[in-house]
Amino acid sequence: MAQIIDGKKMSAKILEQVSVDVDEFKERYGITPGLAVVLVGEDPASQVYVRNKVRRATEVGIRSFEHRLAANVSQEKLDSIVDELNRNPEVHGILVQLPLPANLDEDKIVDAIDPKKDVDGFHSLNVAALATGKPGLVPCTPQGGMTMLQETLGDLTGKHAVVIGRSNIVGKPMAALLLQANCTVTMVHSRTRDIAMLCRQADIVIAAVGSPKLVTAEWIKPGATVIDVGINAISVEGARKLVGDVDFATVEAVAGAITPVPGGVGPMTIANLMQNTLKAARLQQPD
Ligand SMILES: NC(=O)C1=CN([C@@H]2O[C@H](COP(=O)(O)OP(=O)(O)OC[C@H]3O[C@@H](n4cnc5c(N)ncnc54)[C@H](OP(=O)(O)O)[C@@H]3O)[C@@H](O)[C@H]2O)C=CC1
Ligand SMILES: Nc1nc(=O)c2c([nH]1)NC[C@@H]1CN(c3ccc(C(=O)N[C@@H](CCC(=O)O)C(=O)O)cc3)C=[N+]21
Repeated sequence: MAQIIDGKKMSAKILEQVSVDVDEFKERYGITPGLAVVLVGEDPASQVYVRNKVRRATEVGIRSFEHRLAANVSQEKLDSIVDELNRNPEVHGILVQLPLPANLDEDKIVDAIDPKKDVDGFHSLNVAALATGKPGLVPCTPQGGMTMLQETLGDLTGKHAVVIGRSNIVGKPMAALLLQANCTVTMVHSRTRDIAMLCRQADIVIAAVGSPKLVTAEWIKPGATVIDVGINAISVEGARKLVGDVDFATVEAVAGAITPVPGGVGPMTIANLMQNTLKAARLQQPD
């Protein structure tokens, strides 16, 4: 039976520290860190995440600004909102919830955010910083996965990590962080031949696909550590249930350690978002 890596507990510890650091920041600068969340459209899952983010922000003493826009909002309108947030000195972090409706240019919006306020770490300059090992704002979900790995395994040097999925928001930055931590990294995706064979060689498997229960016990080397990033809503006997990309029930029997869904990477993402907001607020102070 695998060790369950408790993202709820781990994220609570991070949030406690952020709360202390926010108090210190307020005392030093006389400023309250602020996070703006922009949500376009009515996607129910996105609304849940945004609500969670706002709640956590309040808990750690970060002020939040919510912008809810209709799904048919124009690119110009969205651009002008981002521009306004860039110039608002009370806003230190800006998150535009993705994906955006198809008529909007996601890359353009992300690159319109002031890189110092880019708490998602999606701006081209922050992507370049991560790729070249320079300081910058690091994407929250991959950072959450790394913390879980390091707390569970300690030093990751020499470990073989297989990352399933190559998106800009999870897979690629995850691979960059693992590489930085001296792992040997294999990236697999929808065009990869024999994913199961590659995964079976891994000491660490990161699943970031968006396909319910794709990863089964046959893919996992006994004792390996499994980080399940997937968040998939499925219907079980008419009730909505969240499952990951990993078939938890079978994989738990072979893995050495595994993250659950819910209660795994999700809460870590939100904790890191708060940490990034404070980091961004510091970056914007003169000294
Ligand atoms: N816990 C959290 O905080 C977060 C969770 N998520 C969740 O993580 C999951 C991934 O998100 P995201 O990266 O944005 O998703 P994307 O849809 O952007 O990317 C999915 C990736 O998986 C690959 N893929 C699809 N099907 C297969 C397959 N059968 N075998 C191997 N690879 C496959 C795709 O390959 P290709 O490139 O070839 O198309 C792609 O690279 C989702 O469930 C999402 O909800 C996302 C963000 C935060
Ligand atoms: N610009 C941008 N940044 C993001 O970071 C971003 C995004 N867009 N779009 C959507 C994805 C998804 N995401 C999650 C965050 C927290 C949970 C989370 O806390 N999940 C809880 C369960 C929540 C529930 O019950 O639905 C858990 O796993 O325990 C999940 C998913 C951030 N994302």
